Amino acid sequence: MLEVSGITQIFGGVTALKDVSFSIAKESITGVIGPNGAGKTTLFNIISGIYTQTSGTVVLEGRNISGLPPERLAPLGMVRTFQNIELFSSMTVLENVMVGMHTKSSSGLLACSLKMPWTFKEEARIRDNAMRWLEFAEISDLAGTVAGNLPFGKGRMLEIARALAADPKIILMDEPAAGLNSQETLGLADVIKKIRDMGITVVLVEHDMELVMDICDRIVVLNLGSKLAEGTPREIQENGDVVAAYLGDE
Ligand SMILES: Nc1ncnc2c1ncn2[C@@H]1O[C@H](COP(=O)(O)OP(=O)(O)OP(=O)(O)O)[C@@H](O)[C@H]1O
Repeated sequence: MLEVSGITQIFGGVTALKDVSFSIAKESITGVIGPNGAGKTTLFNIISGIYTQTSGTVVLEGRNISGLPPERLAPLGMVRTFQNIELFSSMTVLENVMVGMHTKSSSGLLACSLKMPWTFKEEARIRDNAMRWLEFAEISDLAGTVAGNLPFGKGRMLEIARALAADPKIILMDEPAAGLNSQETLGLADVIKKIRDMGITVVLVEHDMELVMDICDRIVVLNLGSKLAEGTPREIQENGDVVAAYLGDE
């Protein structure tokens, strides 16, 4: 599904990533973990088109996507969420998801906002679809709430619903559990597993080890810019190098 090959990233004199390679299988959940400064965010920014790597390639379903910006990746089926949630705070929860879907609507955003007659049917279809994603993310009861008034945890679920509304094949999540309480984290785990079970590939950078070990099929461990280990949660937990890298971070 996704092949990361020989990624190196140098910022000025700092080597943030050094020859990192791994592959991600379709319809799996992969966690990217590692101590602070390991290079996780840099790797995510490269895969999602925010940075262009110094060298190496990223291939999505056989297509070299290296250097493509995020807006070119979404139509190819790759979306991402951010650690700092970015919502339209004065719009309702439902409208936030609908806006994400207008990129795919045949009527276009301008015609819809002018309420042209031919757009009503399209609008109703988009609204129904958006509502389904809110139900999926378990926040449909908040559809009419202004997004800026949402509690943090619900905002995170809205960001996920909005990303899914773009109909991705693969979703990258940057620290989805950051700022969530333990109850919310359990809800998030269920939603991420449901995303995988509906055939969407999930890649997440995450510090919450309990969550990572619970939901991931595979884990890639970075340390000091290099890949330290790769395997199932059990293999990673039993890997002495990984334990040592984390202890060194304490
Ligand atoms: N834009 C940048 N310019 C210069 N150096 C950078 C830049 N972004 C990251 N770095 C450096 O690259 C290294 C990897 O940083 P990165 O943020 O990718 O790590 P991380 O694993 O995401 O860390 P954390 O868990 O703390 O978020 C660090 O040494 C960091 O200081």
